[in-house]
Amino acid sequence: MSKKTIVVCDHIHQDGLDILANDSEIEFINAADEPKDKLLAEFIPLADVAITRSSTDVDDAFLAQAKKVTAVVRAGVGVDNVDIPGSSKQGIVVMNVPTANTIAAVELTMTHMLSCVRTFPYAHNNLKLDRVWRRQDWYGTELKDKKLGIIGFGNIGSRVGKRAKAFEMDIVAYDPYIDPSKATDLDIGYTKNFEDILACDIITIHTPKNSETIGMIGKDEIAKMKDGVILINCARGGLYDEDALLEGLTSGKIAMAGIDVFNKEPATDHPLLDLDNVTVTPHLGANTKESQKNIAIQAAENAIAAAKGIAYPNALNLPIKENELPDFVRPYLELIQKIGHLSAQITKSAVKSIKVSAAGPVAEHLESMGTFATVGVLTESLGDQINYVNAEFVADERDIEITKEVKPNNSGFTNKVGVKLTTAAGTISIAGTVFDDTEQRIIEIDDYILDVDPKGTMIFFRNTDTPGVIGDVGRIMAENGLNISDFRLGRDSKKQALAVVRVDGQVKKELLEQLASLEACISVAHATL
Ligand SMILES: NC(=O)C1=CN([C@@H]2O[C@H](COP(=O)(O)OP(=O)(O)OC[C@H]3O[C@@H](n4cnc5c(N)ncnc54)[C@H](O)[C@@H]3O)[C@@H](O)[C@H]2O)C=CC1
Ligand SMILES: O=C(O)CCC(=O)C(=O)O
Repeated sequence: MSKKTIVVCDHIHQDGLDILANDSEIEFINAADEPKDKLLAEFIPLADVAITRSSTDVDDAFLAQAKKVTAVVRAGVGVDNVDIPGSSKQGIVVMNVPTANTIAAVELTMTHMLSCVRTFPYAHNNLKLDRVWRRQDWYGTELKDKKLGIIGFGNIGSRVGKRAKAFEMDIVAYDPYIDPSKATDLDIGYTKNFEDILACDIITIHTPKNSETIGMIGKDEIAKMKDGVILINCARGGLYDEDALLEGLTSGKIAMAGIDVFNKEPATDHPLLDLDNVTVTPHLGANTKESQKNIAIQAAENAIAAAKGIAYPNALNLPIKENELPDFVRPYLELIQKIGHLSAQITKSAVKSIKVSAAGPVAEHLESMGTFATVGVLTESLGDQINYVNAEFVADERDIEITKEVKPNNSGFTNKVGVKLTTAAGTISIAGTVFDDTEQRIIEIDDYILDVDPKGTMIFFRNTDTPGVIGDVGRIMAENGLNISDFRLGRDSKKQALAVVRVDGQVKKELLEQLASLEACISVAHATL
């Protein structure tokens, strides 16, 4: 097998680089020191997997060069600089490393908070750079008893809360997407009313950057805040509207701001840097040795797993979250993909629509069923180009309608899944179930009730139900030197029958022609899974 290439686009810890260098099945290129135009022009086209940090945007320019790329590993949490829909269209799995830098970001937030209340960098510079000893100039305030508002109470926000508790602060969390007990169990207040946050002495934000959170704190919100409020942002530039922040800091409405992140980075020319009531750092939230080491190791291991096609840990655009999938569902996903693939092979014609159905508890996973069935159907025409990430995008581009339906569970089976495929040549419906947790079976093809193990090479022979047909089919197989390993028969009420014949060898065109020439034959097709 040829080696897979992993390109490291930004600086990561040496331990991660060592893991990549020591894997004999991986070709590894460290392009972290290359200028971005050279990275895109020369290295990204070689990559099977790319490791990025916040300095490399996965945007149109990146994706245009990422012809071979199957996965991008963002060595950090925030993926606001990764075009996830664009990546999905190209079949690129986007993964992040969600918790390895949590503590680093939490501690930097506390650093900014403490630095703001004690104007720490200004006192420090006054003594160190100006050699001035004027204790009367540097009176700060205390965190104790101050009201802290935390926007976004996830990994980082909640841990900031815990640390702020140790400083005896009075804390309130705003995060509509969590169970309030996540805050109240820590003896931290929880509010659904954003105004409660605006009434705080210190506000810190820890949400992702997205259309809902950009500019979440703007001019109007700042106007409602206490005079002398302190704002901290160690999440993403732009969550606080930067013009409004600037205005508030200049007018004195905002006493201090602790800022690690900017709308546009690097930000060496930003007007915030001219003010003397800000503490600033150049996006250092993740910059501790511990965090960088952990992130690099996890990013390298995950990139290798993805390059080898073994696993996609923390994938953000896959239809299923591996760790959340109940065991009983996996064989159904596999089965519905096989059913999709079978349907496309039997009909062998331009696909118009894919209708996916499920009955029983498995129907809770209908969305994933739809993706797996679509992969199965499109694999017939697109082979390796189709995967779980791009399947529905590709179907949409080809005007293939995908519908999903939960059916009443009246089949007698605990679960039943099915695909109705409509093509230019007609329609086929195939349904299946799983016995004993693992045994996949096709139980219906159109109106025929069957019991077929969907594997190997199969011939689907539909005929008028007259005597001698099975004998003729057997004879033709024997004449063509094909061994029959399984033979299943279904009959319908219209005096027609369907035989599904599993054979050991390859099905040749001549054999199919001979079967088609039998008088009783209505149709013949073959498929291999
Ligand atoms: N400065 C730096 O170097 C670093 C910055 N970050 C940033 O911090 C952010 C948060 O990281 P984590 O806590 O690990 O993520 P997380 O996913 O654990 O937490 C984010 C929280 O924000 C909440 N949220 C989402 N939309 C919201 C809204 N409209 N209002 C209120 N809450 C909302 C979510 O429910 C979630 O609980 C990341 O998205 C990343 O952008 C993360 C690590 C380092
Ligand atoms: O080190 C980085 O790339 C920035 C870390 C960060 O902002 C994140 O993980 O979201």
